[in-house]
This record gives sequence, structure tokens and C-alpha cells, in this order.
Amino acid sequence: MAAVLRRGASFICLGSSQLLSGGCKHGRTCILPFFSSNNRNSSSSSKIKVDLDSSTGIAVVKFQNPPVNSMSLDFLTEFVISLEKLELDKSCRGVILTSAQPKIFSAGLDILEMYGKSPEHYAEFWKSVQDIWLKMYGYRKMTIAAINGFSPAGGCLVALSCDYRIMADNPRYRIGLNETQLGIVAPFWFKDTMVNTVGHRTAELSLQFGLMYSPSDALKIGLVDQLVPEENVLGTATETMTKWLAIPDHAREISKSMLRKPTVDRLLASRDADTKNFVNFVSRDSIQKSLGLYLTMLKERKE
Ligand SMILES: CCC/C=C/C(=O)SCCNC(=O)CCNC(=O)[C@H](O)C(C)(C)COP(=O)([O-])OP(=O)([O-])OC[C@H]1O[C@@H](n2cnc3c(N)ncnc32)[C@H](O)[C@@H]1OP(=O)([O-])[O-]
Repeated sequence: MAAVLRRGASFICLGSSQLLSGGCKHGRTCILPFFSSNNRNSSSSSKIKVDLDSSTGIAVVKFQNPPVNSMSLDFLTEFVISLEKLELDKSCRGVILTSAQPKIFSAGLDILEMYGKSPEHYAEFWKSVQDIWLKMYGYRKMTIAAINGFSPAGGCLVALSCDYRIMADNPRYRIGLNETQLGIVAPFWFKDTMVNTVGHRTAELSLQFGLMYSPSDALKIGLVDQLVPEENVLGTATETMTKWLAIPDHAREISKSMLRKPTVDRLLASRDADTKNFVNFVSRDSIQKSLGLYLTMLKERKE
């Protein structure tokens, strides 16, 4: 299956052989990363850096969207293309996600993409958020989140969509789905991802309060799997990936698919309705007001 992705005037065709996910079928722009044919293949689009070691099969994908790795439309587009490219690359067996920014894994969705824009823009943005989740939650290859900093909302979702989460044991950091604190609501597939990870009761408390957990609390509820000193996050992720890669790929992939496909299928069955729902919700005056106040609060906190 081929997907055509576009932004502005550039069109690029991608092959697609996803086991579970929906892929980029919505006609947005994509810049393909470049991989060389040596053992260590590096590529760097402007917001995503990919380093694939084909001798180990491990790729490190680094977010580099300063100051806080917020997930703008451009960021999400580059991210999904990088993952798609790695999924199709036979020399890649596992992907580690981490941040090039100190202290921040990702500040979540870029609030500016949801504030003061047109309904068409909100719809395009939301489809790109759906795309990244569909790609990640149904990803055929092994994924580890090496969480080296704050990880609210969309940042937490990306981590939750990986197969394993290792977080820096720094008591200042926080992770969680804090959407209600912004006056917005995590959609059902964010909720499903949380429930699948921490269980129903914990998700009830977590989502309604918009709780942000310290690393030790996140470990207690199973939101992350392991804490390590900050400087060891990437090294531990690489060691852990090597252990997982001892499992035959096809057996691990089928097991993952069995567990995750029903959740992925729920969104695939209702993507358009979910997009409409988001656009109607975010366009409301009351929601725009909440987001505006939150942005002001973020700015004033600095002063
Ligand atoms: C229904 C939809 C579901 C929604 C899901 C989501 O993910 S919703 C998202 C939920 N996410 C959150 O609630 C996280 C909100 N962010 C934070 O809590 C903190 O920024 C931090 C703890 C991540 C980093 O603290 P720090 O002291 O290191 O950094 P700082 O605070 O000084 O920020 C630096 C600059 O970045 C700006 N900016 C920040 N985040 C965003 C953003 N998401 N977007 C856009 N911009 C953002 C900030 O305004 C400031 O701009 P300025 O003034 O330079 O023009």
C-alpha cells in the first residue's frame, strides 16, 4: 500500500506495511529522513534526529524542537515519517524515543495549534495527532520511551504508546495526562491507552484530576516501568532493548498485536467522528478562553 503525503507543494510516496496502524492517509506534508548505508545511519530532519545502528538493529529517535519539544503539526509530521521509515527498514528492530532537550521529554501537544486557528486547521492538526498515536500504538517494532524530563499530556501519551518506559529518577520531573487542568478533555483513545497501562480505577483518578506524577509515584502506579539516574536513561534503554530483541520478532509482534489491536481498531472505526468532535470542542469560546488563560499562565510563570 502506498501513502501519498504532502505539505505545500511537495509530494512524497511512501510504501506502507503496517500491521495495525492507520498510517498517514490524510494528505499532509512529509519530509523523508535520509539514511546512509553504513552501520550507523543518521538522519536529521529539523525536529527529529534519527540514529540507527544497523549492527544492533536499534534506532534512537531524539526530539529536538526547542524550547520544550511541543508537538506542533510540523513536529508530528516529521515524527510519523521517521517512524514509518524505520518500520520499513529491515535493519531496524527496535526504536528508543528520547529528547535532545535538557529536562523535557515533551511538553505535549503544541497548544498554539489549538488556539485561535480555523476549524480546518484544528481538523488537520487533530488528524496528525491521531496518526502519531495509530503509528506508535500499533508499531510493529519494539519501542522504548527513555523519558529524560517532564512529560505532560501528549508527551505522556507518546511514552504510554511505547512497549516499555524508563524514566529519569529526578524528583522534579512530572508525567501524566493533565488535560483537565487546561480545561480540555483527553479523547477516548488517550483514556484507553492509560487504562490499558495502569488499570481502570487509577485512570479514573488520574484523568479526572489531571494528575501529574513524580517519577516514584509514576513507578508505583505502573505508568513507568523503571527509574534510573538521569545520566543512565539512554544507556539503560539500550541495554533493555537488547534484552527484548532476544525474543523472536514475529512472536513478540503478534503478541503485541493481539493485545493492542482492539484499542487501535476503535479509533480506526471512528476517526472522522473523533476529528469532528475535537474540532467542535476546541472551537468553543469557553475552551478557547481556557487555553488562552493557560498560555498566559505559562508566560507569567516565567516572569
Ligand atoms: C484535547 C487535546 C489533548 C491535549 C493534549 C496536550 O498535550 S495539551 C498540552 C499540555 N501540556 C502542558 O500542559 C505543558 C505545559 N508546559 C509546561 O508545563 C512547562 O512548559 C514545562 C514543565 C514542560 C517546561 O517548563 P519550562 O519552565 O522549562 O518552560 P516554560 O514553561 O518557560 O516554556 C517555554 C516556552 O514554551 C511554551 N510552551 C510550554 N508548553 C507548551 C505547549 N504545550 N504548547 C505550546 N507552547 C508551550 C511556553 O509558553 C513558553 O513560551 P514563551 O513564553 O517562551 O513564548
